[in-house]
Amino acid sequence: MSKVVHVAVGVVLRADGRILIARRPDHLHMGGRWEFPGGKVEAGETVQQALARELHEEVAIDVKSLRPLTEIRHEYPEKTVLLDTWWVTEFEGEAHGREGQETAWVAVSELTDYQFPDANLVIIEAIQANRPV
Ligand SMILES: Nc1nc2c([nH]c(=O)n2[C@@H]2O[C@H](COP(=O)(O)OP(=O)(O)OP(=O)(O)O)[C@@H](O)[C@H]2O)c(=O)[nH]1
Ligand SMILES: [Mg+2]
Repeated sequence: MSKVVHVAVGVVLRADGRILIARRPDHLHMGGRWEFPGGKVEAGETVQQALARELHEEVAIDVKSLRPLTEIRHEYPEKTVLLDTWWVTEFEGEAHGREGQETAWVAVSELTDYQFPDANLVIIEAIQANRPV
């Protein structure tokens, strides 16, 4: 099996309890499915730096406060990912898809209505179990 891809993933929580999701562009791995915004940790970056960079690039928000949620290792047929997943509890900016992606703010109870990559089922369970108050 090839090396594990380390991915910084943000579960962005708004004051009303809704969570930000974005639709992956069709041409990418898991294209068309919904995701929590984020991306690969680059050489020389911490996971927190990668998350702040990716959320700025993808959905135009600036992270102000983070805390760990869970780490999920998942083997897809084509690659293995380590989804290093963080709550984003404070941020600035109006979220929108800077790469043309559709975005939505959804209630925790609605997350299961959307189609995510297979690895995300465990993240959604962690959200339901650990939702900060
Ligand atoms: N961002 C993100 N990636 C996820 C999630 N679930 C999941 O399996 N992945 C997988 O994690 C991998 C890396 O994420 P990515 O494609 O966002 O990486 P990136 O933003 O750096 O993209 P790039 O390579 O086009 O620069 C992809 O294979 C993707 O399918 C998720 O909820 N959010
Ligand atoms: Mg990405």
